[in-house]
Amino acid sequence: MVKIAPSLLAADFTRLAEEVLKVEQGGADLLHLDIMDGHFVPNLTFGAPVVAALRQVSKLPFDVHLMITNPQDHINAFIKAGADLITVHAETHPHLHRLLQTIKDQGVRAGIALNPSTPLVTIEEVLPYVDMVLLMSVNPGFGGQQFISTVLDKIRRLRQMITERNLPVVIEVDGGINAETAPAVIAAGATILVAGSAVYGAVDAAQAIASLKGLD
Ligand SMILES: O=C(CO)[C@@H](O)[C@H](O)COP(=O)(O)O
Ligand SMILES: [Co+2]
Repeated sequence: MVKIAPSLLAADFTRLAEEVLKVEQGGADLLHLDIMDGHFVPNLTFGAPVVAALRQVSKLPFDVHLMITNPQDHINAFIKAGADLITVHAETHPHLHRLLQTIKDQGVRAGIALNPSTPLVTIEEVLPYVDMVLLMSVNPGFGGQQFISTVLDKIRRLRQMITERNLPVVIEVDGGINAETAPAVIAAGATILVAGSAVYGAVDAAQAIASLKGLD
C-alpha cells in the first residue's frame, strides 16, 4: 500500500498546527518537512525550532527533507527536534557514508535524495546504508511545479537495483505529484508519495489523500 506524505510547504503558515492536524486526521502516513537554506536551493523555509514546535502537536512520523549545504552541521538539531527520518541530498556532501551513519547511529532512519539530473550511480555504493531513496521529480526549491516525466524511468531503474540486491529500501518521489501523475509513479515502483499542493490546495485534504492512494 502506498503511503502519502503531505508537504507542509503548501500549508497556510499562519495556522501551522491546525494544518498538520488536518492531514493527520485526513489519513496522511508521514509529514514531509522541507528545509531550505537559500543556498543549495534558491528559497528559504523554516528550521529545527518549527519542527520541534510541531512535534508537540502531532504523532505523525516526521519526514525531514534537508535541502541545505553542510547538512552535517544541522543533523543533530533536527534529531533533537523530533525527526523520525532525515533525508540528505547526495549533491551536498562528499562523504555520504559517514553522513548517513551519523543519522543512523542516533536511531533515526536515513534517506538520500537525488535531484532530477543526478544519476542513480551516485548512490550505488551507499544503497545498503539507507532506509529510503527520495527521487526528486521537480528541481528542488519550490512547491507547485510540474512533474518531470523522465523521472518515471529512473524510478523503475532504482526499483530494479533494489530488488536485484534484495535491499529493504523504500522509494519516495517528491514534486508535482497529483491524482494524474500518482498512478504512473506508483506503477514505476514508488511506495511513498510526497504531495504539497495536491493535498493542501484541495478543498478536502482527506479526499485528496485517498485519491492519491487510489482509494476513491
Ligand atoms: O521538496 C520539495 C520542493 O523542493 C517538495 O517537497 C515540494 O514541497 C512538493 O510540492 P508539490 O510539488 O507537491 O506542490
Ligand atoms: Co520535499
